[in-house]
Amino acid sequence: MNRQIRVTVAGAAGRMGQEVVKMLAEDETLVFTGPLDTRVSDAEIDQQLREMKPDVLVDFTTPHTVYRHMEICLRHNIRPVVGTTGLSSEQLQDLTDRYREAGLGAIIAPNFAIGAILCMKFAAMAAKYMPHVEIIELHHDRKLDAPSGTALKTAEMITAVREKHKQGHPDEKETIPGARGADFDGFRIHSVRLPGMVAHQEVLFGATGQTLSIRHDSINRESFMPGVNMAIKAVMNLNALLYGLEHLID
Ligand SMILES: NC(=O)C1=CN([C@@H]2O[C@H](COP(=O)(O)OP(=O)(O)OC[C@H]3O[C@@H](n4cnc5c(N)ncnc54)[C@H](OP(=O)(O)O)[C@@H]3O)[C@@H](O)[C@H]2O)C=CC1
Ligand SMILES: O=C(O)C1=N[C@H](C(=O)O)C[C@H](O)C1
Repeated sequence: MNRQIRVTVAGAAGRMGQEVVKMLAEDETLVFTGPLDTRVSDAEIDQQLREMKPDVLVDFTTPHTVYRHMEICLRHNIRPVVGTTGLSSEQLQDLTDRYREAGLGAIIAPNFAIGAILCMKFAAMAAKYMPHVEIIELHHDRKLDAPSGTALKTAEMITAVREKHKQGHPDEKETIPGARGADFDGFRIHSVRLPGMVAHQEVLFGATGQTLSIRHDSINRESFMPGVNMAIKAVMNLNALLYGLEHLID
């Protein structure tokens, strides 16, 4: 048997972190070395990592902490698997460059659920033929970032193939600011936050006399675990940062 992969988790007590710890316990090829707490001095972080000797850090924390966690990984030669959303495009570019220079594997995936990846891919397929599109993402009301990382990634994939144009009436006027949602390259993203929701997204297309809706629903957080498991194993064979799980399933 190959050597087991040693995994530490930042955010282990959170909604996603708890699921990750359960998933690690169920896979005998993975070892949970313990949680990583970064709300301490650099010396104490270094001490935790020296003791745990992880190969991989799984990060489900907050948009405010994840960039620093990826820097810690670079310093310690640990491969990050990041689900935390809310990194800016500048931060993402900077990390991509630094991981490439270091020759270190890393995965940042805005969504680990296979259905969400398919939703993004189907939306990009449709946008080529139906360029009038709006994204509605719906999440629980504890979510910090808006729009969701999934909606942003979907919008990027749509933009890569969609004939660029500004949608809606040219003289459109919002009587309440924000009524039309956020503008992304000429089309709109709408964010709903409600208790009772987990993670949902609908991509709506319109054309003369017809509409198309592509919808994905994560009804619990177990839905993300096969993707996290796959990413932990895949990151061991990478030597640069990969953004989006779709690159692993083609
Ligand atoms: N890519 C994907 O498939 C998915 C991504 N997500 C993303 O994952 C992230 C986490 O989501 P969720 O689990 O719901 O959030 P939670 O708020 O439930 O969990 C976040 C956890 O991070 C902890 N934390 C915050 N700062 C630190 C730190 N410096 N060191 C260690 N732990 C820290 C928090 O601790 P405390 O409570 O003590 O503050 C908390 O336990 C979000 O960005 C969300 O968007 C969520 C679902 C799927
Ligand atoms: O905060 C969440 O819950 C989720 N965040 C990710 C995102 O921002 O897209 C993934 C999933 O939608 C759940």
